[in-house]
Amino acid sequence: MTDDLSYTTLFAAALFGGILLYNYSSSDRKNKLPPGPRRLPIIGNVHQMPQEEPWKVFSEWGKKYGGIMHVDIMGQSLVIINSTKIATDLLDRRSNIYSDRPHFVMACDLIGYGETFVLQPYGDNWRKQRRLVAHDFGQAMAPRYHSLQEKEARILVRNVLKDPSSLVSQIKLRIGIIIIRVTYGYYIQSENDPILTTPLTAMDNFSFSTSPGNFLVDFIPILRHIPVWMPGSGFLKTAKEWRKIVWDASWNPYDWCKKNLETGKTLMPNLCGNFISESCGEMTQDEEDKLVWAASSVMGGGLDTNMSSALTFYMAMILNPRVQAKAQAELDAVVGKDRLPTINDRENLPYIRSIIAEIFRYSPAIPMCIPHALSQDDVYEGVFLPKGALIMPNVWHMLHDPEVYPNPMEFHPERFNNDDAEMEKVKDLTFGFGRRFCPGKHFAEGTLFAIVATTLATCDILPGLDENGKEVMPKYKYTPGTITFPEAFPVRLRPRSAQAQALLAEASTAIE
Ligand code: HEM
Repeated sequence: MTDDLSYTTLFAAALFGGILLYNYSSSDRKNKLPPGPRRLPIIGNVHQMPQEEPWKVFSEWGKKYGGIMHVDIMGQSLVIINSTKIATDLLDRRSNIYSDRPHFVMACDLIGYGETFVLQPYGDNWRKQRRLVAHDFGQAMAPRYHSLQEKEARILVRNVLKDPSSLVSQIKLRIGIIIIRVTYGYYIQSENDPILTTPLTAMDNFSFSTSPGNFLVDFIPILRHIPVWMPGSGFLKTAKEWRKIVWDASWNPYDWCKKNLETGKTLMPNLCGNFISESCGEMTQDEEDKLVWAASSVMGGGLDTNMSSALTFYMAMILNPRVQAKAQAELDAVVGKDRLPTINDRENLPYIRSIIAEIFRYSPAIPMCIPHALSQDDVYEGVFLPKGALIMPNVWHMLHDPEVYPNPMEFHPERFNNDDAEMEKVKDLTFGFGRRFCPGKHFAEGTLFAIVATTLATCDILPGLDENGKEVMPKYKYTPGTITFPEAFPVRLRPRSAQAQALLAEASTAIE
């Protein structure tokens, strides 16, 4: 919870304002809710909500309460699901009522993320925006962008070889270049380019403001009307600043794309450029708004998630030299040493595919998914699930269940036995559920494959060194928020050969 509005303020607001949204009756209905930690009057379980790596805490809670748990935040029901079966029974099989999104007052109304289809309620506006994106990023269209993904992966590895301390900034830049190029036809100039830095900030803010429990106003909506001079109103100032960031992140690249279609600077094909061209200047304001916010969702959806998975890759490789060596042997045997791997080689590289599936399993970038919301009362195996409940599938737990994935904390690509159906089971969880399933999955896999295969074909990935020249091993520790990243760790890349380095240099200077 943010400092500016503490739990004490919450009590005061709730008690003195007479705005108790919470009905703490012990009716039969409430008795049939899924089990969960004991609630206190008014605040429910607020005081027990974990601040760090909540997916691990909920995983522990599951041992006591089972595969489906109920948590109460100021009267708002949170249903946390640890069981894959229950998650698929509800979110996939009953997707007609489990595809809504929670209405975050802070994120949606006050900051403005409500315009993006990621947070749109399940309905017509969401459907139209999603259709725009699903077409452009579906499996059939994904190959259009392979050469771009490969080229940026080559430049990424070349640059990190030169300066290993640039790993994080290079990953941000190269993944940013890819997603902004395919969304708006704009090629980012540098890591300080506002067309990149503004969306990155918007994504940090998205991740924070959509983690349930970070803003009290989400649970006491009337607080949005408190005067700005009152103590505890700091969130209103934050919302105003963050709103401008979302707006700029969404409209500036779109306006650039539109304007430069005429000058010819807009690189085609790209999501917005395609639609603007096809509409021949006849787009209504409503259609244009939908396109802008759909594009903004794509950019947001494709930035931090892919970055997180790429960083997990480097971390896992430092910790597992055996896996690296095996992957390099596969690449040498299948691709050879005279060229770099391409995304088309993927079908002949089962061990690299297994590494990618294992990245998604070991550390899903969105470990608790993006919360869904239940649009009508439901009953599942005798437990009552109330309309409006936030449904939070604990994907991290499902992918670390030792019954399904023995020794889950080990990075062990062999666990899939080269079986793509087993790998898909992981992706079916990492990329979400039902009608909200990630529309960027194929595209994301292409980017990650290009980075993984290029790095392993050309370099050994080694631990970074501290000031005394001692190796520093990364720790398996992730940042809080809806989208999570491994905590910073140093890395070194060592070229596997002069030939590998020459191939990288050659590929990264080729014109797109
Ligand atoms: C490693 C990469 C990625 C991961 C792990 C990932 C994961 C997810 C997850 C878990 C969701 C929520 C699904 C749900 O609510 O059930 C989601 C939604 C979404 N993703 Fe991705 N994603 C990735 C990359 C991408 C890319 C590259 C794009 C864009 C091309 C994208 C665009 C979106 C959009 C627009 C949504 C919202 C869907 C909706 O609400 O209907 N994602 N993603």
